[in-house]
Amino acid sequence: MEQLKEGKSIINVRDLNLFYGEKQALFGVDLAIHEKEVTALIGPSGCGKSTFLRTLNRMNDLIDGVKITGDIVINHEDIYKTNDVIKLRTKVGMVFQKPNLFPMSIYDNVAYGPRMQGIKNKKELNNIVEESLRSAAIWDEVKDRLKTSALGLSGGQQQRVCIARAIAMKPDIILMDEPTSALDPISTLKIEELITNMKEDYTIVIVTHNMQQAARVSDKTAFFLNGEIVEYDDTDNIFSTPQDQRTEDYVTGRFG
Ligand SMILES: Nc1ncnc2c1ncn2[C@@H]1O[C@H](COP(=O)(O)OP(=O)(O)OP(=O)(O)O)[C@@H](O)[C@H]1O
Repeated sequence: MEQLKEGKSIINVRDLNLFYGEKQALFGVDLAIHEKEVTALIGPSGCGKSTFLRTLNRMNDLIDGVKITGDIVINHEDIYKTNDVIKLRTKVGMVFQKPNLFPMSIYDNVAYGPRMQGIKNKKELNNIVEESLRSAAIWDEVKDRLKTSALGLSGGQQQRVCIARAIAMKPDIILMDEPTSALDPISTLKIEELITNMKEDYTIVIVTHNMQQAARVSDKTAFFLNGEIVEYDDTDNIFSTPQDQRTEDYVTGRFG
């Protein structure tokens, strides 16, 4: 099956189960996520998309009572066997549903991670901040106000600064959990364009409720239902010729 092929994959998930206490939220998930592609996770509310996304950089570790079995191998390393979770989260960055910038300047938000990594040289930091903001397609809008509060930006601009903040850590993979659901249509389109451009350099995994968005931005789509992956394939196939009736019902809006 496609979801078991490991060819040029950067993330390999095998038989992943996740429990919140007694309640099982993921059931035997197998998935090979390909490098420098956009993979969309779709499915009805509560089916486990966000839970799955958070397993990829061990964000669920922060929740009490979570138990995980199975393997997730990223770049040939089993991420649940490493003790260096900080390094993992550097390599696997995350952008959340609502922009979550710190109450500090735009510059300091983007420089925060590199500074934590020990980079102190002003010129080097300036370069990282500029490059990251350029990569996130927000440089021109903020270059004259880098020292002003990031919280003064619009929601869409803040989300692109969040993406710049993730990029500043030089990750391989960027996880996005419904990154446009709090944004207006124009800001949403800007982020979608940005995602399409970013896949030259990054592997992106995105949770979205918006079917058109999945169709527009992703190369592969995984359809989740009740904590399982029902179908995983090229996005075109998922939307035009799904193999499973449940996928067809979902993508044509018959349920969910
Ligand atoms: N911290 C938690 N503690 C206990 N149960 C949780 C927790 N987070 C999620 N769950 C449960 O796990 C299941 C999967 O939730 P999850 O948020 O992953 O789904 P989702 O597909 O991302 O949903 P949505 O699209 O609404 O965000 C749900 O039944 C949810 O109630």
